[in-house]
Amino acid sequence: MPDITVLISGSGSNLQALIDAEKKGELGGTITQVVSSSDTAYGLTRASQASIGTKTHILKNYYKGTTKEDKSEREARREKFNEDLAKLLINGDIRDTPVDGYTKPDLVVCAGWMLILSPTVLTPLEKTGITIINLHPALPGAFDGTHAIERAWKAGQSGDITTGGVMIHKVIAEVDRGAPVLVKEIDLRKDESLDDYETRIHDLEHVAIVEGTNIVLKELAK
Ligand SMILES: Nc1nc2c(c(=O)[nH]1)N[C@@H](CNc1ccc(C(=O)N[C@@H](CCC(=O)O)C(=O)O)cc1)CN2
Ligand SMILES: O=CNCC(=O)N[C@@H]1O[C@H](COP(=O)(O)O)[C@@H](O)[C@H]1O
Repeated sequence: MPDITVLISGSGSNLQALIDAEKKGELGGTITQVVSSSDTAYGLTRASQASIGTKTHILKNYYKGTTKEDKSEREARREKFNEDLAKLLINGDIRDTPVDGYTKPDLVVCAGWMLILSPTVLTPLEKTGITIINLHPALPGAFDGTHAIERAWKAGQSGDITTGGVMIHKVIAEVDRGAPVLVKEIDLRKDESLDDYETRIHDLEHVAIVEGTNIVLKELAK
């Protein structure tokens, strides 16, 4: 079975959907590790409860000793963060050689990973043959970036659009612009509260993240 690493930054409800699917024999791979960009992410608890190994990789640790004004220094630190993330995923640690017994993932799933991955991560992953996908809570080309759920909901309330949805897409340097693997649409309802729309979107995500991951795993098996 292919090995999956899941990247998270927060609650991990989409990670939980993947864990539950695996438990029910409905996931075409094995989640072998979870990497979080936050050490307070509840997703870390979910992973531990499922006996999945976890690692944290925290950008603010790389920024230590700098201030917001140190723009170029922070850019350099962020590149080091990205460089180390690639090693973490490929070698199992931020070193240059693989950790004994570590098996690199076949697939990396961004499930609420809230940091833009630079080519310093994406290129080594591609060279190593690791596919990376992302769950985006909006339709292709619409509302790229963060707060997509609220932005789509607002556009729905103002009547600009009548359809929302989620997608699973390949991750490329251009944010949220990689080839869609799976798109699921839902209607945007006038006068629906943001909370209610958000609930419908999250329910849809929990189906899409499993379905989209399985589609990619089938592609990899060919
Ligand atoms: N290459 C690349 N990286 C990605 C995605 C991609 O398709 N391509 N998909 C991403 C999921 N979507 C986003 C889009 C934008 C941002 C974003 O803008 N992040 C700010 C921080 C925002 C915050 O901290 O709230 C940053 O500086 O990285 C985060 C996740 C994850 N990283
Ligand atoms: O792609 C764009 N940005 C990424 C993004 O906004 N991802 C969203 O973060 C949430 C994670 O929820 P969790 O799984 O932690 O419960 C979930 O709604 C994802 O669609």
